[in-house]
Amino acid sequence: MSTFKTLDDLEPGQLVLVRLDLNSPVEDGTVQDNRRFERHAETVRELAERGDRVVLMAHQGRPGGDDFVSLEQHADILAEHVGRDVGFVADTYGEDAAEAIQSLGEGEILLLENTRMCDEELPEESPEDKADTEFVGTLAPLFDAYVNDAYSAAHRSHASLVGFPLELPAYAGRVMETEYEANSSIATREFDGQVTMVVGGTKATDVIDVMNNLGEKVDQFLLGGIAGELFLRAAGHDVGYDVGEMDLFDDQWEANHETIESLIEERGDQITLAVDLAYEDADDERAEIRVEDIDEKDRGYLDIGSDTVSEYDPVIRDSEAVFVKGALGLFEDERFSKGTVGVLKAIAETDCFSVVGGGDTSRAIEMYGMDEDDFGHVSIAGGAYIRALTGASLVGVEVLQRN
Ligand SMILES: Nc1ncnc2c1ncn2[C@@H]1O[C@H](COP(=O)(O)OP(=O)(O)OP(=O)(O)O)[C@@H](O)[C@H]1O
Ligand SMILES: O=C(O)[C@H](O)COP(=O)(O)O
Repeated sequence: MSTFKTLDDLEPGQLVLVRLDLNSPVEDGTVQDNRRFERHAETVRELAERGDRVVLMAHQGRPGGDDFVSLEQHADILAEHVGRDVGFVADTYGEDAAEAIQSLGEGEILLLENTRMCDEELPEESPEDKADTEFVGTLAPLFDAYVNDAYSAAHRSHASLVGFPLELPAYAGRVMETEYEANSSIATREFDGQVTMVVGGTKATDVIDVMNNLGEKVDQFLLGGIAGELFLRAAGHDVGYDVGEMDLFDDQWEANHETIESLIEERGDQITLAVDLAYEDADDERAEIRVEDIDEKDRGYLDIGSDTVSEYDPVIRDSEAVFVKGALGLFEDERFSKGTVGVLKAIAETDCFSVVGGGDTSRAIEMYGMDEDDFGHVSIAGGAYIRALTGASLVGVEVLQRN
């Protein structure tokens, strides 16, 4: 299905420039290991093992942010996953970088400094303008080929993602290949049986855009999270209001309620809403209430309830394909993890084709000890995943497809 060239098309033994997405949480200056390292390690190891000289580019944070740090720690974490040394040079495309690149031996790996430390990386411009920068113009001629493995950053028109593929023979890495195929599959594949989409999270517009784009492909949307509460409010229930310090509902309601109301009217048969919700009671315990019994707008809800999980469970088990976008509750707090974990466990226990995406939601899988192998595909993408589901273009992929 891929319309780009992959590593299978790339002759071994070359000097290859590879773009990864190692953008990671940083706590008190320490870069946190996460599944992006583990996934990209496979591409890097494959290239090194076949005798390529492998030069890696990646970004971390944005200028001004606390997580805008050097990639020195990333090199060490990646080396652990690859099982080989990963050298690091604190330079993006200057003389130090060129020297380190030229002294690489067969199978050796070098990580360049954070691409966003180069002024020409970030401004969103066309691929042609990006290819015309000094950054790309200086670095590209040193290499035989360019590999983009950074699917999760492919929605950004940044120099390291869209400039190089115009200047060098360009290929998709293994992560790019699997992410693209799995995340596009809901739009491109035909499934014989029921297709279910679990949608939650904090952003109503994500859910609206997914429904508008995939409404003809999906049989059932199972809702939860903040977005689910806004749909319940549109269906006439006293939930989905800002109470206390919450600041998640009213602005979203103002901007989206008409669209949500018409979606409920047009696609009511496809939309399943929670029948009960969970909240924190006076003793800080989880308590639950049926939606029809809620008659005051005075409480925040933090998860779907147990009855809702029981209703969603058989729908998932009867599905041929299940796609997940967004958490169904505040799963980071164990008391409110029941909805998200219940749904993920039902998916893991069936042999349906499944894709779980969204940076936060995928995190629930490891937090609650589930096995990633029980899912068809667990995406490491956030913004790029939602764009794939909503039919928006990914410029980094488009440029690869031109090759
Ligand atoms: N009822 C709720 N109250 C408060 N927070 C909630 C609720 N339901 C879901 N969340 C929070 O929503 C977050 C996930 O929302 P988001 O829409 O960002 O999903 P995602 O797609 O997994 O992540 P991202 O967009 O970062 O890739 C979770 O961290 C979860 O704690
Ligand atoms: O972490 C991500 O989702 C990607 O690396 C994109 O990062 P950005 O949102 O800072 O461009």
